[in-house]
Amino acid sequence: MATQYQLPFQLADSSLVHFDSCVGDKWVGAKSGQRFEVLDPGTDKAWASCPANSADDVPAAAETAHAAFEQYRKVNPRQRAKWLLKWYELTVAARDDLAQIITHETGKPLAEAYGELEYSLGFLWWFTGEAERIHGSVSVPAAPNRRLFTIKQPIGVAAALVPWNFPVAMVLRKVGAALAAGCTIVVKPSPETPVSSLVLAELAQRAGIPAGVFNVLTTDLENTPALSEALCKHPLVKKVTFTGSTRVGKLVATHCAQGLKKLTLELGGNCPFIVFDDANLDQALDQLMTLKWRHAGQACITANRIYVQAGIYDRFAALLKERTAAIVVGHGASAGTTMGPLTTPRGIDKASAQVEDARRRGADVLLGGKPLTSRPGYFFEPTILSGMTADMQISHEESFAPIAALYRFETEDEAVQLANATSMGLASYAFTKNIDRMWRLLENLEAGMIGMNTGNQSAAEAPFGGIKESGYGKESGKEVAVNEYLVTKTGTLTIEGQY
Ligand SMILES: O=CCCC(=O)O
Repeated sequence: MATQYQLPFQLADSSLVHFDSCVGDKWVGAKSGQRFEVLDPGTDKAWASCPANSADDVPAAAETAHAAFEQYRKVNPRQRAKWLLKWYELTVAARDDLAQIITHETGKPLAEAYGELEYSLGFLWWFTGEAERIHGSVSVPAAPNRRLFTIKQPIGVAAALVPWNFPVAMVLRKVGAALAAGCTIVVKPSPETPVSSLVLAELAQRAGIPAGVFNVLTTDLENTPALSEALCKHPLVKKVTFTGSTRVGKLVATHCAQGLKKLTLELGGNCPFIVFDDANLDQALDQLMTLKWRHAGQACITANRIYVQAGIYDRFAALLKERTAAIVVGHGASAGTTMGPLTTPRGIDKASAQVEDARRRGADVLLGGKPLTSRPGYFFEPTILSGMTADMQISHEESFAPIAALYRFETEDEAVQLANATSMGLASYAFTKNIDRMWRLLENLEAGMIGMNTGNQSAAEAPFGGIKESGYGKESGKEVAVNEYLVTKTGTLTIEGQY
Protein backbone atom coordinates (compact mmCIF):
# COMPACT_ATOMS: atom_id res chain seq x y z
CA MET A 1 0.00 0.00 0.00
CA ALA A 2 1.35 3.44 -0.90
CA THR A 3 1.68 5.71 2.08
CA GLN A 4 -0.59 8.73 2.14
CA TYR A 5 2.23 10.80 3.61
CA GLN A 6 4.71 13.06 1.90
CA LEU A 7 8.22 11.93 2.80
CA PRO A 8 10.07 14.82 4.49
CA PHE A 9 13.29 13.91 2.65
CA GLN A 10 14.44 13.03 -0.86
CA LEU A 11 15.37 9.48 -1.80
CA ALA A 12 17.75 8.55 -4.59
CA ASP A 13 15.82 5.28 -5.08
CA SER A 14 12.23 5.56 -3.90
CA SER A 15 11.49 1.95 -4.94
CA LEU A 16 13.60 0.85 -1.95
CA VAL A 17 10.94 1.90 0.49
CA HIS A 18 7.87 -0.16 1.40
CA PHE A 19 5.16 0.56 3.90
CA ASP A 20 3.81 -2.98 4.21
CA SER A 21 5.18 -6.01 6.03
CA CYS A 22 7.35 -8.49 4.18
CA VAL A 23 6.25 -12.13 4.39
CA GLY A 24 7.85 -14.43 1.84
CA ASP A 25 7.94 -12.57 -1.45
CA LYS A 26 4.83 -10.52 -0.61
CA TRP A 27 4.34 -7.07 0.84
CA VAL A 28 1.30 -7.46 3.06
CA GLY A 29 -0.99 -5.57 5.42
CA ALA A 30 -2.28 -6.80 8.78
CA LYS A 31 -5.25 -9.19 8.73
CA SER A 32 -7.16 -6.56 10.69
CA GLY A 33 -6.33 -3.88 8.11
CA GLN A 34 -5.07 -1.69 10.98
CA ARG A 35 -2.10 0.61 10.44
CA PHE A 36 -0.04 2.90 12.66
CA GLU A 37 1.90 6.08 12.06
CA VAL A 38 5.66 6.48 12.07
CA LEU A 39 6.65 9.78 13.71
CA ASP A 40 9.68 12.00 13.19
CA PRO A 41 10.97 12.56 16.76
CA GLY A 42 12.49 15.86 15.61
CA THR A 43 9.11 17.33 14.63
CA ASP A 44 6.48 15.04 16.20
CA LYS A 45 4.94 14.74 12.71
CA ALA A 46 3.86 11.48 11.05
CA TRP A 47 5.74 10.72 7.83
CA ALA A 48 4.68 7.13 7.08
CA SER A 49 2.36 4.38 8.19
CA CYS A 50 2.84 0.63 8.45
CA PRO A 51 0.65 -2.41 9.22
CA ALA A 52 -0.29 -2.87 12.89
CA ASN A 53 0.02 -6.65 12.80
CA SER A 54 -1.39 -8.62 15.69
CA ALA A 55 -0.85 -12.10 17.09
CA ASP A 56 -3.22 -13.32 14.31
CA ASP A 57 -0.58 -12.43 11.71
CA VAL A 58 2.13 -14.54 13.33
CA PRO A 59 1.20 -18.04 12.05
CA ALA A 60 1.43 -17.03 8.36
CA ALA A 61 4.86 -15.45 8.92
CA ALA A 62 6.17 -18.41 10.94
CA GLU A 63 4.86 -20.92 8.39
CA THR A 64 6.37 -18.97 5.51
CA ALA A 65 9.72 -18.81 7.30
CA HIS A 66 9.52 -22.51 8.05
CA ALA A 67 8.76 -23.47 4.44
CA ALA A 68 11.75 -21.38 3.37
CA PHE A 69 13.90 -23.02 6.06
CA GLU A 70 13.27 -26.48 4.60
CA GLN A 71 15.13 -25.32 1.47
CA TYR A 72 17.54 -22.74 2.90
CA ARG A 73 19.04 -25.10 5.50
CA LYS A 74 20.34 -27.25 2.62
CA VAL A 75 21.94 -24.36 0.72
CA ASN A 76 25.71 -24.65 0.52
CA PRO A 77 27.45 -22.21 2.94
CA ARG A 78 29.37 -20.62 0.08
CA GLN A 79 26.10 -19.68 -1.60
CA ARG A 80 24.83 -18.23 1.69
CA ALA A 81 28.05 -16.20 1.91
CA LYS A 82 27.59 -14.92 -1.66
CA TRP A 83 24.07 -13.74 -0.92
CA LEU A 84 25.23 -12.00 2.26
CA LEU A 85 28.03 -10.31 0.35
CA LYS A 86 25.61 -9.11 -2.33
CA TRP A 87 23.30 -7.82 0.39
CA TYR A 88 26.30 -5.97 1.86
CA GLU A 89 27.10 -4.37 -1.50
CA LEU A 90 23.52 -3.27 -2.12
CA THR A 91 23.29 -1.83 1.41
CA VAL A 92 26.49 0.14 0.80
CA ALA A 93 24.90 1.56 -2.36
CA ALA A 94 21.68 2.45 -0.47
CA ARG A 95 23.58 4.19 2.32
CA ASP A 96 22.35 7.75 1.65
CA ASP A 97 18.69 6.73 1.58
CA LEU A 98 19.02 4.54 4.65
CA ALA A 99 20.75 7.33 6.58
CA GLN A 100 17.80 9.68 5.94
CA ILE A 101 15.36 7.03 7.07
CA ILE A 102 17.33 6.25 10.25
CA THR A 103 17.45 9.95 11.12
CA HIS A 104 13.73 10.42 10.58
CA GLU A 105 12.87 7.27 12.56
CA THR A 106 15.22 7.69 15.52
CA GLY A 107 16.01 11.42 15.53
CA LYS A 108 19.80 10.86 15.58
CA PRO A 109 21.95 13.31 13.56
CA LEU A 110 22.75 12.27 10.01
CA ALA A 111 26.45 11.85 10.85
CA GLU A 112 25.47 9.33 13.52
CA ALA A 113 23.09 7.59 11.11
CA TYR A 114 26.04 7.13 8.72
CA GLY A 115 28.08 5.89 11.71
CA GLU A 116 25.37 3.34 12.49
CA LEU A 117 25.41 2.19 8.87
CA GLU A 118 29.17 1.74 8.92
CA TYR A 119 28.81 -0.33 12.09
CA SER A 120 25.89 -2.28 10.57
CA LEU A 121 27.71 -3.07 7.35
CA GLY A 122 30.43 -4.62 9.49
CA PHE A 123 27.93 -7.30 10.50
CA LEU A 124 27.08 -8.26 6.92
CA TRP A 125 30.77 -8.32 6.05
CA TRP A 126 31.64 -10.38 9.11
CA PHE A 127 28.83 -12.93 8.75
CA THR A 128 29.65 -13.34 5.07
CA GLY A 129 32.94 -14.79 6.30
CA GLU A 130 31.42 -16.72 9.20
CA ALA A 131 28.97 -18.63 6.94
CA GLU A 132 31.79 -20.84 5.63
CA ARG A 133 33.53 -21.27 8.96
CA ILE A 134 30.92 -23.36 10.74
CA HIS A 135 32.29 -26.75 11.63
CA GLY A 136 32.07 -29.51 14.16
CA SER A 137 34.83 -31.68 15.64
CA VAL A 138 36.27 -35.19 15.57
CA SER A 139 37.92 -36.94 18.51
CA VAL A 140 38.91 -40.35 19.82
CA PRO A 141 36.87 -41.32 22.89
CA ALA A 142 37.94 -43.57 25.78
CA ALA A 143 35.88 -46.52 24.55
CA PRO A 144 37.88 -48.68 22.13
CA ASN A 145 37.12 -48.85 18.39
CA ARG A 146 35.10 -45.67 18.44
CA ARG A 147 35.22 -42.21 16.90
CA LEU A 148 33.29 -39.30 18.31
CA PHE A 149 32.28 -36.30 16.26
CA THR A 150 29.97 -33.34 16.30
CA ILE A 151 28.17 -31.57 13.49
CA LYS A 152 26.52 -28.15 13.63
CA GLN A 153 23.11 -27.59 12.06
CA PRO A 154 20.85 -24.56 11.81
CA ILE A 155 18.30 -24.58 14.60
CA GLY A 156 15.30 -23.56 12.49
CA VAL A 157 13.12 -20.47 12.26
CA ALA A 158 14.34 -17.60 14.44
CA ALA A 159 12.38 -14.60 15.69
CA ALA A 160 14.09 -11.26 16.36
CA LEU A 161 12.55 -8.61 18.59
CA VAL A 162 14.50 -5.49 17.73
CA PRO A 163 14.90 -2.13 19.53
CA TRP A 164 14.54 1.35 18.05
CA ASN A 165 17.86 2.89 19.07
CA PHE A 166 20.01 1.25 16.36
CA PRO A 167 17.33 -0.04 13.99
CA VAL A 168 19.62 -1.15 11.16
CA ALA A 169 22.56 -2.34 13.26
CA MET A 170 20.41 -4.46 15.57
CA VAL A 171 18.56 -6.09 12.63
CA LEU A 172 21.76 -6.90 10.75
CA ARG A 173 23.58 -8.13 13.86
CA LYS A 174 20.83 -10.70 14.41
CA VAL A 175 19.81 -11.50 10.83
CA GLY A 176 23.42 -11.70 9.58
CA ALA A 177 24.21 -14.40 12.16
CA ALA A 178 20.95 -16.29 11.54
CA LEU A 179 21.36 -16.35 7.76
CA ALA A 180 25.03 -17.34 7.97
CA ALA A 181 23.97 -20.28 10.17
CA GLY A 182 21.32 -21.41 7.68
CA CYS A 183 18.30 -20.23 9.67
CA THR A 184 15.37 -18.20 8.41
CA ILE A 185 14.00 -15.36 10.49
CA VAL A 186 10.97 -13.24 11.29
CA VAL A 187 11.94 -9.75 12.48
CA LYS A 188 9.61 -7.60 14.55
CA PRO A 189 11.04 -4.09 14.44
CA SER A 190 10.06 -1.49 17.03
CA PRO A 191 6.95 0.58 16.35
CA GLU A 192 9.22 3.64 16.10
CA THR A 193 11.48 2.24 13.39
CA PRO A 194 9.74 -0.14 10.99
CA VAL A 195 10.67 1.48 7.68
CA SER A 196 14.43 0.86 7.81
CA SER A 197 13.77 -2.88 8.40
CA LEU A 198 11.53 -2.96 5.34
CA VAL A 199 14.27 -1.35 3.24
CA LEU A 200 16.63 -4.09 4.43
CA ALA A 201 14.06 -6.69 3.34
CA GLU A 202 13.85 -5.08 -0.12
CA LEU A 203 17.65 -5.10 -0.38
CA ALA A 204 17.77 -8.75 0.73
CA GLN A 205 15.32 -9.64 -2.05
CA ARG A 206 17.40 -7.73 -4.59
CA ALA A 207 20.47 -9.62 -3.36
CA GLY A 208 18.76 -12.87 -4.31
CA ILE A 209 18.18 -14.11 -0.76
CA PRO A 210 15.30 -16.56 -1.24
CA ALA A 211 11.77 -15.49 -0.37
CA GLY A 212 10.77 -16.32 3.19
CA VAL A 213 14.32 -16.33 4.55
CA PHE A 214 14.05 -12.79 5.94
CA ASN A 215 10.54 -11.65 6.93
CA VAL A 216 9.49 -8.43 8.65
CA LEU A 217 6.28 -8.09 10.69
CA THR A 218 5.68 -4.48 11.71
CA THR A 219 3.41 -3.49 14.55
CA ASP A 220 2.41 -0.67 16.89
CA LEU A 221 2.94 -0.27 20.63
CA GLU A 222 -0.46 -1.68 21.50
CA ASN A 223 -0.02 -4.95 19.60
CA THR A 224 3.67 -5.43 20.44
CA PRO A 225 3.26 -7.54 23.61
CA ALA A 226 0.75 -10.02 22.12
CA LEU A 227 2.54 -10.30 18.77
CA SER A 228 5.89 -10.87 20.49
CA GLU A 229 4.39 -13.47 22.79
CA ALA A 230 2.82 -15.27 19.82
CA LEU A 231 6.19 -15.32 18.04
CA CYS A 232 7.97 -16.67 21.12
CA LYS A 233 5.35 -19.37 21.61
CA HIS A 234 4.82 -20.40 17.99
CA PRO A 235 5.88 -24.07 17.70
CA LEU A 236 7.74 -23.49 14.42
CA VAL A 237 9.91 -20.77 16.01
CA LYS A 238 12.94 -22.47 17.56
CA LYS A 239 15.11 -19.51 18.55
CA VAL A 240 14.35 -16.03 19.85
CA THR A 241 16.70 -13.06 20.06
CA PHE A 242 15.67 -9.94 21.94
CA THR A 243 17.37 -6.61 22.54
CA GLY A 244 15.61 -4.26 24.94
CA SER A 245 14.85 -3.62 28.58
CA THR A 246 15.48 -6.10 31.39
CA ARG A 247 11.80 -5.90 32.37
CA VAL A 248 10.63 -7.03 28.91
CA GLY A 249 13.52 -9.49 28.60
CA LYS A 250 12.20 -11.35 31.64
CA LEU A 251 8.76 -11.59 29.98
CA VAL A 252 10.33 -12.87 26.77
CA ALA A 253 12.25 -15.49 28.78
CA THR A 254 9.00 -16.60 30.42
CA HIS A 255 7.27 -17.00 27.04
CA CYS A 256 10.23 -18.92 25.64
CA ALA A 257 10.53 -21.14 28.71
CA GLN A 258 7.25 -22.89 27.90
CA GLY A 259 8.64 -24.18 24.61
CA LEU A 260 12.24 -24.42 25.92
CA LYS A 261 13.27 -22.10 23.10
CA LYS A 262 16.91 -21.16 22.68
CA LEU A 263 17.17 -17.50 23.63
CA THR A 264 19.60 -14.60 23.37
CA LEU A 265 18.89 -11.62 25.61
CA GLU A 266 20.68 -8.29 25.21
CA LEU A 267 19.15 -6.28 28.03
CA GLY A 268 19.59 -3.08 30.00
CA GLY A 269 22.86 -1.37 30.86
CA ASN A 270 23.48 1.07 33.77
CA CYS A 271 27.18 0.99 32.82
CA PRO A 272 29.89 2.54 35.04
CA PHE A 273 32.62 4.73 33.50
CA ILE A 274 35.55 5.04 35.94
CA VAL A 275 38.27 7.67 35.59
CA PHE A 276 41.33 7.42 37.86
CA ASP A 277 43.68 10.26 38.82
CA ASP A 278 46.40 8.83 36.57
CA ALA A 279 44.22 8.64 33.43
CA ASN A 280 44.92 10.66 30.31
CA LEU A 281 42.13 13.18 30.90
CA ASP A 282 41.84 14.19 27.26
CA GLN A 283 41.50 10.58 26.22
CA ALA A 284 38.85 9.91 28.88
CA LEU A 285 36.92 13.06 27.94
CA ASP A 286 37.08 12.35 24.20
CA GLN A 287 35.75 8.86 24.76
CA LEU A 288 33.09 10.00 27.19
CA MET A 289 31.84 12.74 24.84
CA THR A 290 31.25 10.17 22.10
CA LEU A 291 29.92 7.40 24.32
CA LYS A 292 27.66 9.51 26.50
CA TRP A 293 26.09 11.80 23.91
CA ARG A 294 25.80 9.27 21.06
CA HIS A 295 22.13 9.18 20.10
CA ALA A 296 21.36 11.51 23.03
CA GLY A 297 22.39 8.82 25.53
CA GLN A 298 20.01 6.22 24.11
CA ALA A 299 22.34 3.25 23.92
CA CYS A 300 22.39 0.27 26.27
CA ILE A 301 26.16 0.55 26.63
CA THR A 302 26.21 4.31 27.29
CA ALA A 303 27.99 5.64 30.41
CA ASN A 304 25.21 5.77 32.96
CA ARG A 305 27.29 6.37 36.13
CA ILE A 306 30.54 8.31 35.74
CA TYR A 307 32.91 7.73 38.67
CA VAL A 308 35.78 10.21 38.88
CA GLN A 309 38.61 9.98 41.43
CA ALA A 310 38.64 12.82 43.95
CA GLY A 311 41.98 14.34 42.84
CA ILE A 312 40.68 15.19 39.36
CA TYR A 313 36.95 15.38 39.98
CA ASP A 314 36.48 19.18 39.87
CA ARG A 315 38.74 19.62 36.83
CA PHE A 316 37.08 16.75 34.98
CA ALA A 317 33.59 18.12 35.72
CA ALA A 318 34.59 21.60 34.48
CA LEU A 319 36.10 20.26 31.26
CA LEU A 320 33.11 18.02 30.61
CA LYS A 321 30.81 20.99 31.12
CA GLU A 322 32.85 23.17 28.74
CA ARG A 323 32.78 20.54 25.99
CA THR A 324 29.13 19.62 26.52
CA ALA A 325 28.01 23.25 26.35
CA ALA A 326 29.25 23.28 22.73
CA ILE A 327 26.77 20.56 21.66
CA VAL A 328 24.28 21.82 19.08
CA VAL A 329 20.85 20.31 19.69
CA GLY A 330 18.51 20.24 16.70
CA HIS A 331 16.75 18.18 14.09
CA GLY A 332 18.97 15.30 13.04
CA ALA A 333 18.79 16.28 9.38
CA SER A 334 19.75 19.94 9.95
CA ALA A 335 23.31 20.95 9.13
CA GLY A 336 25.39 21.54 12.26
CA THR A 337 23.26 19.42 14.63
CA THR A 338 25.41 17.35 16.96
CA MET A 339 22.61 15.99 19.14
CA GLY A 340 19.09 15.09 18.08
CA PRO A 341 15.92 14.50 20.08
CA LEU A 342 15.00 11.49 22.15
CA THR A 343 13.17 8.93 20.05
CA THR A 344 10.01 8.80 22.16
CA PRO A 345 8.10 11.24 24.38
CA ARG A 346 8.28 8.55 27.09
CA GLY A 347 12.02 9.19 27.20
CA ILE A 348 11.44 12.84 28.09
CA ASP A 349 9.20 11.93 31.02
CA LYS A 350 11.71 9.43 32.38
CA ALA A 351 14.66 11.84 32.02
CA SER A 352 12.74 14.63 33.77
CA ALA A 353 11.82 12.31 36.64
CA GLN A 354 15.43 11.11 37.03
CA VAL A 355 16.83 14.66 37.11
CA GLU A 356 14.16 15.74 39.58
CA ASP A 357 14.90 12.75 41.82
CA ALA A 358 18.66 13.48 41.77
CA ARG A 359 18.12 17.18 42.47
CA ARG A 360 15.77 16.42 45.38
CA ARG A 361 18.37 14.10 46.91
CA GLY A 362 21.13 16.69 46.70
CA ALA A 363 22.77 16.53 43.25
CA ASP A 364 23.90 19.77 41.56
CA VAL A 365 22.69 20.41 38.03
CA LEU A 366 25.86 21.71 36.31
CA LEU A 367 24.21 21.98 32.90
CA GLY A 368 20.76 21.52 31.32
CA GLY A 369 18.26 19.50 33.30
CA LYS A 370 15.01 20.06 31.42
CA PRO A 371 13.10 19.24 28.24
CA LEU A 372 13.61 21.75 25.43
CA THR A 373 10.13 23.03 24.81
CA SER A 374 10.96 25.89 22.44
CA ARG A 375 10.52 23.59 19.43
CA PRO A 376 8.35 20.63 18.43
CA GLY A 377 9.81 17.15 18.92
CA TYR A 378 11.15 15.29 21.94
CA PHE A 379 14.23 17.26 22.92
CA PHE A 380 16.04 17.19 26.26
CA GLU A 381 18.95 19.45 27.18
CA PRO A 382 22.38 17.80 27.45
CA THR A 383 22.54 17.53 31.22
CA ILE A 384 25.36 17.14 33.73
CA LEU A 385 24.61 16.17 37.32
CA SER A 386 27.34 16.37 39.96
CA GLY A 387 27.53 15.02 43.51
CA MET A 388 25.55 11.89 42.64
CA THR A 389 24.98 9.32 45.40
CA ALA A 390 23.97 5.67 45.54
CA ASP A 391 20.42 6.38 46.71
CA MET A 392 19.46 8.24 43.51
CA GLN A 393 17.33 6.64 40.78
CA ILE A 394 20.05 6.90 38.12
CA SER A 395 22.32 4.80 40.34
CA HIS A 396 19.92 1.88 39.99
CA GLU A 397 18.27 2.20 36.60
CA GLU A 398 19.29 2.77 33.03
CA SER A 399 18.95 6.41 32.07
CA PHE A 400 18.59 6.28 28.25
CA ALA A 401 18.75 10.06 28.03
CA PRO A 402 21.41 12.79 27.63
CA ILE A 403 22.27 12.85 31.34
CA ALA A 404 25.89 12.59 32.50
CA ALA A 405 25.81 11.67 36.20
CA LEU A 406 29.09 12.31 38.07
CA TYR A 407 30.09 10.47 41.25
CA ARG A 408 33.25 11.14 43.31
CA PHE A 409 35.34 8.23 44.63
CA GLU A 410 38.61 7.86 46.59
CA THR A 411 40.06 4.35 46.12
CA GLU A 412 40.10 1.55 43.54
CA ASP A 413 38.27 -0.80 45.92
CA GLU A 414 35.55 1.77 46.44
CA ALA A 415 35.21 2.34 42.67
CA VAL A 416 34.87 -1.40 42.00
CA GLN A 417 32.35 -1.83 44.79
CA LEU A 418 30.26 1.12 43.53
CA ALA A 419 30.51 0.04 39.89
CA ASN A 420 29.34 -3.48 40.70
CA ALA A 421 26.50 -2.33 42.96
CA THR A 422 23.87 -2.90 40.29
CA SER A 423 21.77 -5.80 39.11
CA MET A 424 23.03 -5.11 35.55
CA GLY A 425 26.30 -6.19 33.99
CA LEU A 426 26.49 -5.11 30.37
CA ALA A 427 29.60 -2.94 29.89
CA SER A 428 32.06 -1.17 32.21
CA TYR A 429 34.72 1.37 31.27
CA ALA A 430 37.94 2.21 33.09
CA PHE A 431 40.57 4.88 32.39
CA THR A 432 43.98 4.52 34.04
CA LYS A 433 47.59 4.29 32.89
CA ASN A 434 48.43 1.76 35.63
CA ILE A 435 48.57 -1.60 33.85
CA ASP A 436 48.34 -3.66 37.07
CA ARG A 437 45.23 -1.82 38.09
CA MET A 438 43.74 -2.19 34.62
CA TRP A 439 44.21 -5.93 34.75
CA ARG A 440 42.61 -6.09 38.21
CA LEU A 441 39.67 -4.08 36.88
CA LEU A 442 39.24 -6.40 33.90
CA GLU A 443 38.86 -9.28 36.33
CA ASN A 444 36.93 -7.50 39.10
CA LEU A 445 34.33 -5.47 37.21
CA GLU A 446 31.09 -7.41 36.79
CA ALA A 447 30.19 -6.87 33.14
CA GLY A 448 30.20 -8.78 29.89
CA MET A 449 32.34 -6.14 28.13
CA ILE A 450 35.14 -4.03 29.61
CA GLY A 451 36.34 -0.90 27.80
CA MET A 452 39.96 -0.23 28.85
CA ASN A 453 40.91 3.36 28.02
CA THR A 454 38.18 3.23 25.41
CA GLY A 455 34.48 3.95 25.29
CA ASN A 456 34.01 2.36 21.92
CA GLN A 457 34.12 -1.40 21.92
CA SER A 458 31.18 -2.42 19.72
CA ALA A 459 32.24 -4.12 16.51
CA ALA A 460 31.17 -7.07 14.39
CA GLU A 461 34.28 -8.98 15.41
CA ALA A 462 33.82 -8.42 19.18
CA PRO A 463 31.38 -10.64 21.13
CA PHE A 464 28.62 -8.37 22.43
CA GLY A 465 26.57 -9.28 25.48
CA GLY A 466 26.13 -8.86 29.20
CA ILE A 467 26.00 -10.84 32.43
CA LYS A 468 23.76 -10.56 35.51
CA GLU A 469 20.42 -8.96 34.59
CA SER A 470 21.87 -7.58 31.35
CA GLY A 471 21.07 -10.92 29.77
CA TYR A 472 22.79 -13.92 28.27
CA GLY A 473 24.14 -15.12 24.94
CA LYS A 474 26.49 -13.25 22.65
CA GLU A 475 25.97 -11.46 19.39
CA SER A 476 28.76 -10.73 16.89
CA GLY A 477 32.26 -12.09 17.37
CA LYS A 478 33.94 -15.23 16.14
CA GLU A 479 31.87 -18.42 16.34
CA VAL A 480 29.83 -17.40 19.40
CA ALA A 481 27.29 -15.30 17.46
CA VAL A 482 26.56 -17.91 14.79
CA ASN A 483 26.50 -20.64 17.45
CA GLU A 484 23.41 -19.01 18.94
CA TYR A 485 21.58 -20.17 15.78
CA LEU A 486 23.03 -23.67 15.64
CA VAL A 487 22.44 -26.99 17.32
CA THR A 488 25.26 -29.44 17.96
CA LYS A 489 24.63 -33.06 17.07
CA THR A 490 26.95 -35.73 18.47
CA GLY A 491 27.79 -38.75 16.37
CA THR A 492 29.54 -41.87 17.70
CA LEU A 493 30.87 -44.43 15.24
CA THR A 494 32.04 -47.95 16.01
CA ILE A 495 34.76 -49.14 13.67
CA GLU A 496 35.07 -52.86 12.98
CA GLY A 497 38.23 -54.60 11.82
CA GLN A 498 41.92 -53.81 11.98
CA TYR A 499 43.19 -50.27 11.61
O1 LIG B 1 22.04 -0.18 22.53
C1 LIG B 1 22.47 -1.25 22.19
C2 LIG B 1 23.48 -1.52 21.14
C3 LIG B 1 24.63 -0.60 21.20
C4 LIG B 1 25.81 -1.09 20.38
O2 LIG B 1 25.68 -2.12 19.69
O3 LIG B 1 26.85 -0.46 20.45
